[in-house]
Formats: sequence, C-alpha cells, structure tokens
Amino acid sequence: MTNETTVVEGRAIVRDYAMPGSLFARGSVMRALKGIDFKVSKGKTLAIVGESGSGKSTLARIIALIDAPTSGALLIDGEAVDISRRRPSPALRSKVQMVFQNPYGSLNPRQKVGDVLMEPLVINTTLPATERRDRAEAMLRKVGLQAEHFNRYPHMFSGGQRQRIAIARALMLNPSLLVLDEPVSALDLSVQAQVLNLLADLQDEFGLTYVFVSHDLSVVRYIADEVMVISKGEAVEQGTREALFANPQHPYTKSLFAATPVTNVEAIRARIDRRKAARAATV
Ligand SMILES: Nc1ncnc2c1ncn2[C@@H]1O[C@H](COP(=O)(O)OP(=O)(O)OP(=O)(O)O)[C@@H](O)[C@H]1O
Repeated sequence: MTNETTVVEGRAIVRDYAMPGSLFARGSVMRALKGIDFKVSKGKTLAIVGESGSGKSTLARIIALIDAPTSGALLIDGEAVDISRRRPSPALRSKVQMVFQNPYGSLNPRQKVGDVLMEPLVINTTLPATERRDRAEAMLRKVGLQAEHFNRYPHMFSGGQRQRIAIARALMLNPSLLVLDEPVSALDLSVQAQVLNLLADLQDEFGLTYVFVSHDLSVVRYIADEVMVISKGEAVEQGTREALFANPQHPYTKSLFAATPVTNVEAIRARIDRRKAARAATV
C-alpha cells in the first residue's frame, strides 16, 4: 500500500565473515548473507525464519546497528545508515533497540532493575533524576511489573519477568523499531504467550515496528504480518503471513513447514488483527 511508511529497509545486504587461516594457508571468507532485500512498514512485524546457521542473527544484528554489512544499504526512517561508521549516531541509536533471547545473560546481575531502566536515559538524555525515575516506573508498569520492583535485582525475577524488564529497557528511549532475536524461545510455553501478548499490546500502543527472529513457526504465525524465510544466507521466500502459511512456494519453505507442527493459534491471532484494524480506523 502506498500510504504505509517504511521504517526499515535493507537493499542487497551482504555480510562476509573472515575465516581464520592456518600456518600454511591464508584465511578465506564465508558469506553469511548473500544480498538480502526487505522492507518493514510502521506498526508491522517482519518475522525472519530459517534453520540454524541460515543467517537470521547476523541479519538481526545488522538491522539493530550492532554489526555492519560488508556491502548493501540499510535505511532507517528513509535515511541511509553510514555503514562505514563504527558507531551509529546517538539519534539513530535511540531509534533502534534490540531484545535478545536470553534474559538471564542480557541483564547485569549487579544492577537494580530501576538502574537498568534509567541507564539509557542517563547516557542519552539530560533529564533530571526525578524525571528519569518517573519514566522508569511508568515503563515498569507498562510491561506488567510494579513500581516496587524498582529496587530489586534481576535474579529475584522469573524468566518471563526478566524478559519484560529487557523489553522495558529497550523502550526507554522511545525507539521506532525493535529487533527481537528469539525473545521467547528460552521461556515456558505459557509464559511465551504472555510475553507475545505484551509485545502485541506495546506494538499497538506505541506504533512500534518489529523485526522478529524465530525458528518457531507457531510463534511466527502468531506475531508476524510479513515473513522472510532465509536459507544459507539467501531470502528464499517473502510474503504476508497468510500467503506463506496458506501456500508456501519454495521447496525449502515447504520442507520447513512440513517438518514443524504448527499449533492452532488462529483464534488468538484474530484478536491481534481485530485490534490492529480498530487502531488503523482511529488513526
Ligand atoms: N562472528 C562470526 N564469525 C564467523 N562466522 C560467523 C560469525 N557469526 C556467525 N557466523 C556464521 O555465519 C552463519 C550464520 O550464522 P547466524 O548466527 O547468523 O545464523 P542463525 O540463523 O542465527 O543461527 P542460529 O539459529 O543457530 O542462531 C553461520 O554459518 C555461522 O557459523
């Protein structure tokens, strides 16, 4: 549709990794991404699916500005990212945030939850301490935790709660894009559903755009608007969630879908679709 705003776009993204050589032979280069194109519109979710080693995390890290492509172009809000720069500008940095798979490893065990949330504000803004605290407490509530949790340490929380904290931290600078790399795969099934619902609610409320990496097709069927299937560094199929699940085209996609039982999540998904439609009608 022409009236949709593109938040992130990749053009011919290539990423090479240098492979170590030996005493007698020079190292070679491994091409992990072989020219990937994609676009994600505001408020939508692109899921990146593929088997282990296909390049999903490599692409996610590039989109999250943690790694740079070897060649190609990345555009955020229509502006080309300077891929030769080692660090993105603070303005760009605040637009894109990443949530990782492991909420145990991604939070500093010595930092209280309140400090975890206020840190991005300390580094990137000149807000006074009281304002930082108010915003952090408000964000804790938004992700389903309480202001009393402010002074507790990460180990005092369950896996699902820790992932809520990681999501809250990612939202502190009001990003437009969240890159989520297997954000629920370390969690129990019932907790996965709660965190996915939270992500859907936050997407609605803040108009967030998601790039969501997953190897789990049930999760993809639940959360995605668009799906990109990657195999050996190439996008072998791209399309809407409905089209891809109804009629996978590429032999790799067919085999991936055949190998993975997909549980019936249509009813829950319908809830997300209804809310997205209601929201679009009010904008
Ligand atoms: N830092 C690195 N140095 C060298 N090779 C790497 C590096 N990171 C990834 N690779 C290689 O690039 C390819 C893609 O890896 P990547 O982690 O992106 O795949 P993935 O689809 O996310 O896999 P998984 O689902 O197992 O995390 C793999 O062959 C991997 O071994």
